[in-house]
Amino acid sequence: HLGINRYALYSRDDHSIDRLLQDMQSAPIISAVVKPSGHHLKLALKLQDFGKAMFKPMRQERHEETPEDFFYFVDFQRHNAEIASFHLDRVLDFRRVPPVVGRLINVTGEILYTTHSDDLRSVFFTSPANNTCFFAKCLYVCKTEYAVCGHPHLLEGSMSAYLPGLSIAPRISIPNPWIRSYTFTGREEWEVNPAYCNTIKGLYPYSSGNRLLNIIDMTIFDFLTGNMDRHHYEIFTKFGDEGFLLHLDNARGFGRHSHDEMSILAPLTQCCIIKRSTLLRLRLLARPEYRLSDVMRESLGQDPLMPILTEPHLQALDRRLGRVLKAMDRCIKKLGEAQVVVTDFVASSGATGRGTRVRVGDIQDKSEEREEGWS
Ligand SMILES: Nc1ncnc2c1ncn2[C@@H]1O[C@H](COP(=O)(O)OP(=O)(O)OP(=O)(O)O)[C@@H](O)[C@H]1O
Ligand SMILES: [Mn+2]
Repeated sequence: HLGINRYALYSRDDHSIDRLLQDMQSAPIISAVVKPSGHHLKLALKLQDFGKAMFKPMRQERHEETPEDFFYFVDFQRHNAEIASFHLDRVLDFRRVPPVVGRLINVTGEILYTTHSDDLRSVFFTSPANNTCFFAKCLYVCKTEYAVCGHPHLLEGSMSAYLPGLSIAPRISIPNPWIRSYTFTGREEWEVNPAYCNTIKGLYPYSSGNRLLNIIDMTIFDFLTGNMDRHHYEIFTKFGDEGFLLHLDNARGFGRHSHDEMSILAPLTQCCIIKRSTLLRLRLLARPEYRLSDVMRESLGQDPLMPILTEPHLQALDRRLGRVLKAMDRCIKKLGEAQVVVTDFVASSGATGRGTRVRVGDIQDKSEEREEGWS
């Protein structure tokens, strides 16, 4: 936590990350609670050294593709997508995803017998096949919720290192300007207005500094994984408007390897700007000796639950990277490199006099959220 700065969650040569991954996958679990937020069953686990991790259970086999008639907002959460996204984020040199590792958990011995939470204990049951299962009492949209089961006790999942508590490091959650309509028929302005980026560029906090460039980084990251569910992003308030964007919640990536969802790239194709450092990194990862799929295969090979991604998903990364670079080429051809490729900190363009699109009411101050108690 002490290594977090305004640019990233950890530094490139931080040796404690490997230790952290190792601890999260092997340290004894001393307590568990259901993390109350949201649609999906996830647990907050406390480890013997008082470290905390968020556990997302396996919901989908690695070889399964999301059915093409599924809307993104009813798609499964994938524990392997959380793991692969951490590795991809690190390979891209962003370092904006908290470290994630896979872990095989004995739900009986490590959760049922360790939890001090009656709520959690009360939702355990034995299935007809004699597997130990549990479900969550969810807050809303309960039809997407169902039980997860061990085989008969063991369950795969992802362990995501906890960020510092909200009282020490407050964060706010901000709606993505390219948010999707979470209805069957709705259309958002960015989908119908090709000049949408000009509007955004005029509005605080996208009108100055590197916030828009950070959004573009997030866009590229999400396009590579195929994640259409980036409705909000979070930032630490400590670093002000120039702080990096946290890439939390990547569980809806890697759903379909056979499809590239070009609409995810809209911020990039509409704004035609990119950080120089990002573009250089992407070009490096397109070279045969540093091919993205090869680097990812090697990186993911370190995870105890390997293979994390099937070969078709790794190949899709190369194909999508090619598509990002092609889109950049088109932008450069149209507008010239000087306008498209930006050094990482753009000079402030000054006050615009226009109001903000992000209304204060939309911004959820995370520090007001109840911190999960361990008492
Ligand atoms: N590693 C982490 N450490 C601390 N808090 C986290 C971490 N990852 C996520 N969170 C917080 O928990 C919330 C829920 O996590 P996440 O979005 O991954 O799960 P979800 O099942 O999609 O839940 P929701 O429906 O609430 O979005 C996030 O909005 C974020 O504020
Ligand atoms: Mn979420």
